[in-house]
Amino acid sequence: MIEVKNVHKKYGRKQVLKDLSFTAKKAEITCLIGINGVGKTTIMKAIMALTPINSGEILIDGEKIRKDSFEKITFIPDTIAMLPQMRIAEAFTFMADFYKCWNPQRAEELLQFFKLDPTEKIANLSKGSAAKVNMLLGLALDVDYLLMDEPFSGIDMFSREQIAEVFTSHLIEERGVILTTHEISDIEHLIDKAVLIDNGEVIKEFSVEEVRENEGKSVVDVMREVYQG
Ligand SMILES: Nc1ncnc2c1ncn2[C@@H]1O[C@H](COP(=O)(O)OP(=O)(O)OP(=O)(O)O)[C@@H](O)[C@H]1O
Repeated sequence: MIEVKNVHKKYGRKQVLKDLSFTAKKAEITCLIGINGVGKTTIMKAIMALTPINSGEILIDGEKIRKDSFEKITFIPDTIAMLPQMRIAEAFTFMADFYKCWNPQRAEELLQFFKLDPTEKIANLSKGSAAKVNMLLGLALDVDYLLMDEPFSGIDMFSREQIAEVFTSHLIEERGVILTTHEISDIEHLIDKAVLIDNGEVIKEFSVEEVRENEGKSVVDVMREVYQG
């Protein structure tokens, strides 16, 4: 489980995260929801220790993040981090050299799943294909937790559907996923838990299934109630 406990974070004088707490379990998809600038990306960076926090604590399976935690948890940013002149196959070699937990079989399977050509250069990929390669590079790591920042950003409906399909497939397996998205209605049926954030604070954390069954409400219904009053 990932536990974010009473985290405060400032950029300069600006308070971005205020006493923010939530948990995300293994084998569940947790979605961080909020308008632009509420601090979603900052939370992911804080979990990965890519940005320091001012106070609070973040635990991964009960432990603070360490150097070797990167074999256990990975962050898939919203843009591809590979050099543009690389071909997809070369990106695979790079990942295999860098990470002990790179799983070449899963990478191959994902390549087929997304119908990508390994000889294609990163620079020449369409936005949708670049998003798929980006996701593939993270999913092919044998980690327990995947953090994904806006995996559906700026891509067409069919590519979105294909990416969403991955979440219900064995390619995710028993791993824990934390993702952010503005395309909530597209993936609402895939999410286990929603964490609504406003102004750097968690304003509601709920099980999507429980709310659907007990109150007959969708995530979008809850968002309307919470954000629009
Ligand atoms: N490196 C930085 N230095 C200063 N301020 C920053 C930095 N990174 C983010 N911020 C500010 O922190 C706040 C939260 O940013 P963050 O990117 O976490 O929001 P977000 O919820 O992910 O937004 P979006 O939905 O647009 O991606 C914003 O006001 C942003 O301008």
